[in-house]
Amino acid sequence: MLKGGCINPEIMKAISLCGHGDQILIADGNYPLDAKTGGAQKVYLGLTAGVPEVTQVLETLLQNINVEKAEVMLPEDGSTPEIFADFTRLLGGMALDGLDRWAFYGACCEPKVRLAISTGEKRVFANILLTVGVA
Ligand SMILES: C[C@@H]1O[C@H](O)[C@@H](O)[C@H](O)[C@@H]1O
Repeated sequence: MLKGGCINPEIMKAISLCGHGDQILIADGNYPLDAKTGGAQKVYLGLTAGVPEVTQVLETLLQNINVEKAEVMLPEDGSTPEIFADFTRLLGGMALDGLDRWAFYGACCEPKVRLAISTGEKRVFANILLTVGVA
């Protein structure tokens, strides 16, 4: 077993093949990953409802990649999902770019989305689309 960081072989292979500008989706458990991620490699991490959380996966990926942009799905009612504060904290204060639900789905179906990870996250609107930066 790898002694540190991510130990998932599918994720480690996929992120090692990512380059500057490629994108990675980390989705909550309600996101329709099979239908709304185009040709991205799909990894289903969900074990139980709540496990793992999107923030756990984000924290792990950040041990291996730099992120230059982060896009999130915005609720129609204009509210701010609680998890956005966690995203900002983990991303060192980076501003989150908001997309409405259908624009977010469209962005996640683009060819530059190379990896899509489904989680057990129970919080709604807890999706984040990362753009890989330069190491
Ligand atoms: C309405 C939204 O649909 C998305 O696909 C989900 O990922 C969100 O959590 C929310 O339920």
